[in-house]
Amino acid sequence: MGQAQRPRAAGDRVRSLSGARPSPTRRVAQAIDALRHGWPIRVGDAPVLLPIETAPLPEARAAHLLISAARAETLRLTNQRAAADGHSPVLIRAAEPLRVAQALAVADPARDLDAPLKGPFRAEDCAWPAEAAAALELARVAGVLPAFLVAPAPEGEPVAFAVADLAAWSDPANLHIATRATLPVIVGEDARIIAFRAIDDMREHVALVLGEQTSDRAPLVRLHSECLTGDVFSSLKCDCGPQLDAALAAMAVEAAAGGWGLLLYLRQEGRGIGLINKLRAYRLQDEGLDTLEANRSLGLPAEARDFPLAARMLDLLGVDTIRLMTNNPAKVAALEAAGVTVAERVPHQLPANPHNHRYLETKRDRAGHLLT
Ligand SMILES: Nc1nc2c(ncn2[C@@H]2O[C@H](COP(=O)(O)OP(=O)(O)OP(=O)(O)O)[C@@H](O)[C@H]2O)c(=O)[nH]1
Ligand SMILES: [Zn+2]
Repeated sequence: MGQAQRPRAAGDRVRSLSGARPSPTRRVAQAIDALRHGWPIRVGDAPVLLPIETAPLPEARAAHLLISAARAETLRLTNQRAAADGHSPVLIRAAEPLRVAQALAVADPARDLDAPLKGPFRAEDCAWPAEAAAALELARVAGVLPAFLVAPAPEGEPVAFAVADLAAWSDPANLHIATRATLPVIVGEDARIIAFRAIDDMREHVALVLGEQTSDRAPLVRLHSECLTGDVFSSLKCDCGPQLDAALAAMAVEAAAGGWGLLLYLRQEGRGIGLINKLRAYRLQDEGLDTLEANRSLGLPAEARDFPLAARMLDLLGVDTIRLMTNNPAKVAALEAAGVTVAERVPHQLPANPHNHRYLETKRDRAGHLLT
């Protein structure tokens, strides 16, 4: 591998025009923005990376591509052992430099059927695994395909961040309450809504409270992850819509009985892979993959939600013990690991329909959900 592939000594040479150093969270926000625009990024001292999905530079070329092990496995470009951890980065070397349009066939499984790969390709060890993993993680956060041209020509003007910046950006302590208001809703006319903001993160999470908040009674809580298709269009492909309605109804019953209910609406669409990647996963499901295989084929984790963020919301609301409506033991474990006491798991199973039948079976059989 050439000199450009090797990281130089760790160091952070990021400077803004004024000469001041941007904060770690700001560097990550700018890098997320860059991926959405298709601008290149530089992680630490690793080579410049150009996001293949969004790159507006059709002339850019590179002989190396960065993808995840899961995607490489789907393309049969790596062995089973390397792919065991789907998150780990894999460098792919093409026989000759590829243009963005050619690289898209590697990045996007929707093209698996109609665009033959311009091989041969070879999987190579990556000399900068932490930087590569951070880039893949950032692509997931930005909601773009986790695939990059490595050291593209032309290089463009990369936006720089450091590996450690990601932890600073996702620190739950960045979250604070932005405002509160009353919000009469069908299940409770005296409901209240509380909105949260996080430093250098555009996602606005909210909490809905039904009933009087008391410290002597653990609230009935639902963590609802955003699902545009289920929440707005009542999609039959998942169980999100009915679960949301049933959670609000149960909270109202709780409030009427002198208790209180709390719904956290988390802006972590598609279990954290974003709307467009979730819809790509749906397209793969149309072709026969299940919900977990589809994420893997995209090179994305099956589960990428940030539950410490939900724990922080509870903390900001003064809640340390909850009764949680869920069928997912991993949610309970994640909240407990983040310091929340889950006094009770309240089952939250809704009737299946012909369209979400297989989805629910996959959750039960492959993701450990407590469904009958
Ligand atoms: N990536 C992906 N996300 C999906 C799919 N179907 C639904 N989702 C997302 O899954 C999330 C909903 O999961 P939840 O119902 O909150 O949680 P859960 O893990 O199923 O556990 P419960 O609390 O038992 O419902 C939402 O963000 C949906 O957008 C899918 O096929 N692929
Ligand atoms: Zn859904």
